[in-house]
Amino acid sequence: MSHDAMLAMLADAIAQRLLRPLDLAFARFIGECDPQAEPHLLLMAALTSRQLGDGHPCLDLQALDALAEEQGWPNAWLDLLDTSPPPASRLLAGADGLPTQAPLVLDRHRLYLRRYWQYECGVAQGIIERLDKAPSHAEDLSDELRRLFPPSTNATLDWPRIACALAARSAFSVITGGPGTGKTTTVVRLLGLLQTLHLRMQTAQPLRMRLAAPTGKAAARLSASIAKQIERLDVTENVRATIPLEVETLHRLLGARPDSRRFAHDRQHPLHLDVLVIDEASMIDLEMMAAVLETLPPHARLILLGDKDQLSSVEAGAVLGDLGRRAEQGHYNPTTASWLQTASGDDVSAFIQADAMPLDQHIAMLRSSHRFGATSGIGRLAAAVNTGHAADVNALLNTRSTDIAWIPAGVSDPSFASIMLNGDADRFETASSGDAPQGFRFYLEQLRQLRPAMDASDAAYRSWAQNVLEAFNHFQVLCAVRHGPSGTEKLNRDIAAKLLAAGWIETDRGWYEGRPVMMTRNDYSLGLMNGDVGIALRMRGPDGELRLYTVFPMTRESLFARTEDSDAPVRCVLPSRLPDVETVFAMTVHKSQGSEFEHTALVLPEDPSLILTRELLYTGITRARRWLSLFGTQASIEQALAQRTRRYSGLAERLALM
Ligand SMILES: Nc1ncnc2c1ncn2[C@@H]1O[C@H](COP(=O)(O)OP(=O)(O)OP(=O)(O)O)[C@@H](O)[C@H]1O
Repeated sequence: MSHDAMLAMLADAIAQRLLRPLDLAFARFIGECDPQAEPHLLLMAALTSRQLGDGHPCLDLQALDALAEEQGWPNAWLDLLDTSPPPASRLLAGADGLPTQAPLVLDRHRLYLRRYWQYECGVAQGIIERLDKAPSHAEDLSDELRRLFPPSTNATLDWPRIACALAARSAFSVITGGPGTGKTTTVVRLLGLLQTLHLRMQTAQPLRMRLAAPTGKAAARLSASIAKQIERLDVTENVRATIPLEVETLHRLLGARPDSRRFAHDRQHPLHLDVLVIDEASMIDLEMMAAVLETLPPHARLILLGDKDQLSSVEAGAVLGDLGRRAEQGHYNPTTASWLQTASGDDVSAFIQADAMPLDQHIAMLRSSHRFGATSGIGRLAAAVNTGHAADVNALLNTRSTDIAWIPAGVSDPSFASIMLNGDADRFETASSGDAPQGFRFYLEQLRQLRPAMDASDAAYRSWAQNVLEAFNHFQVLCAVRHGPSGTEKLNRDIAAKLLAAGWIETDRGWYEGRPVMMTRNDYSLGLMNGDVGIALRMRGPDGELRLYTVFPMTRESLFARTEDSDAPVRCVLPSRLPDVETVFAMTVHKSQGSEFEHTALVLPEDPSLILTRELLYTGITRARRWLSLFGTQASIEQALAQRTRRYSGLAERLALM
């Protein structure tokens, strides 16, 4: 087969949506650089590029059959790939990365674009270097650990204390756990412990500690949660004052620059810090993690917090998932177990495994949720989904409960309208607390009822806007998909039409008061990040006139943009300055990562979809703090339970081998 014939075949595949134009362009580039290259190297190049679109940093040559099935490849591709190993070419480097100019790298059975191979090697190297740093002595930590985590009468292991001890032991650690399992509480105590011990040494300079999260929303949530925890922390005022309250986005931390992939900080310009905590680490993709590790000074500690069972990052890689694969069983070695016994008094001998690896010694999983008590339907449903037990999931959904309503007919059921508008408390067993789930009427009512008088002060308008934004957070519709009858695009149109018909909004086209919008890209000049949510409200302009602005919560990012009064609780942007937003009565589960809502309506597609996986269902369910309305047929739920999100990556193997 000639290059031209191969490229023509790949061009056909674009029409069938099997490849992206970008993938073909890369194959063509390979062909142009090496006219002697075997044609099937062009196919491999296109497929390696295509994998990135599905979140896989590499083309796993041992998983071709599974990929072919998932991605619907024609048999001819498999025949070409199966029969021949990757052909030698000066464009294909080996596992040593040589020749350095080659754009493709074959490392064991994985084919990478060089850039992603470098990211993966960089992440593995950065982590391994930190594992080797001299561990703290157990005796040094013991008193502080016992003070910060007083012994409980409960016979079960104190996982937060174990996690804190392991994180204090070395320069790299992962604390994973579901919602409300105490990750923030643990890390605040950890920061208190590290600083207390540090300040006891003669070097009186306090540790420089910084906190970050992948999105503005996640950063704001962690900020609020840290503030509460610090108040209760049992440390000296000196120490308390050094624990940061501000959480910044990773982009801001690294010094993102508009229109550039490069950050202001890199290996030559490292971050000035001693301890870095990153929350919602499941959302960090491989490229971002490589950038973080590259910019960390060699002595600095890195602590990752997150839920390993959530959906992976939108971009390629599944770093937290790869790191946390073995967390459930602990996989500690006898040295760690004995170290923990001395440091924290915890006996993890039941979690010793013969195949323990160095990385396992740095990972702890928190196991009991303080948010969802033992009787919480949402907590139990999330756990059952995680294990994939369809019978348990069915039993929970079929039992009337205080916090879950299941609507098996999906969004075509008339109840969608009443749940979306009012929350429909009758669908839930009445809880003793007496308060009830809300729908969109709640924030629209606040918008109307609390609206300040025409001549009210700017401060009154801003405080009203803040209330409306907070009220909007009570309820959110989440969809698995964007397109189709149960996708965000249609539901956003339907919901707006219903709110218009019910008289809650003045139009459902263009900009109208009450329109909730989400940023679809980062805008550094405005200090608004992809995923930030604002609401259009009539606010007072600088000339004193009332006009429609989009109001966003004030975040640390907005302060950097320095466009407004930094003490204001909200910031106002003219809609004309926001070309990249979409209406967000309904958002995808992917976009909802890092956010939580009191009441979540989770909508599953009726038709089989590859997107519908166990991780997606789990992530959607756990966005609900108190009430979950689940719209989905039994078949769609079972499909989600049966399908796993799989990311082909060499990171776990690389960490095990290094
Ligand atoms: N050991 C504990 N005993 C009782 N309550 C606790 C304990 N640890 C944490 N909590 C409470 O449980 C709630 C959740 O804790 P925390 O915010 O630390 O969890 P998280 O895992 O960070 O949650 P999120 O899923 O929101 O990230 C908080 O209100 C916290 O005060």
